Amino acid sequence: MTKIAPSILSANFATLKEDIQSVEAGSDYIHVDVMDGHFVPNITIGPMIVEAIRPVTDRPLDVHLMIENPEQYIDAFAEAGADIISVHQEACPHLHRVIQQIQAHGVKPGVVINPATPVSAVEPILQDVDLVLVMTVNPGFGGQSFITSTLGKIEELAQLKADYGFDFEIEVDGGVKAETAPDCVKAGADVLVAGSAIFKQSDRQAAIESIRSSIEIS
Ligand SMILES: O=C(CO)[C@H](O)[C@H](O)COP(=O)(O)O
Ligand SMILES: [Fe+2]
Repeated sequence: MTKIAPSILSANFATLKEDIQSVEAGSDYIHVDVMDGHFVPNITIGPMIVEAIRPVTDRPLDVHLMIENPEQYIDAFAEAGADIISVHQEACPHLHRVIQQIQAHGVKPGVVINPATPVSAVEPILQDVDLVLVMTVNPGFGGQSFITSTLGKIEELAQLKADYGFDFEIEVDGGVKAETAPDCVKAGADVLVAGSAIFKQSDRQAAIESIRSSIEIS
């Protein structure tokens, strides 16, 4: 079954505990967007926040690092309680070493590709990761519009899984809502990240349900 990962980027940080608990039912991961003001033009969450939210939910914390030199911070995020740590291919000249660093903590490694990065850039690492995150917007902000041309890359990854028996999950992130989720799932997405489509709605459980029913009836 397709997983749903609400992104706390669109939560109210003054009431983060309650916001996380308001989306727990119906969600599979809690997606945590880490931005450094260098790799992307925005600054968000550090390991201290991950440590603070770890005890408030039993959902796996899916930490998306949008930072330069991620190898400098992986130990801190792992010790803070991350369950999955994903790094951008564009930020890692030594990608294989970074993946091994994540695995050494017993944390699941993921790799992320921006909309302009081809699947071929991560092909050599596909056997080593638990997650491939296809950015469906340019990273940095919530509430952007879904970039349709990324769907082909989801299909390509799904084909590689079928051809070679890889068992990574394909996650999509950016502009995912009831209108765009069905195309993602048809292309082969296993995990849907949604920020504004869930947290900016007054009834968050209804928002999750609306995404779920969109993929069930499509
Ligand atoms: O990584 C991200 C942005 O860089 C966020 O996870 C993503 O944008 C979620 O927000 P929304 O669903 O509102 O697009
Ligand atoms: Fe994200």
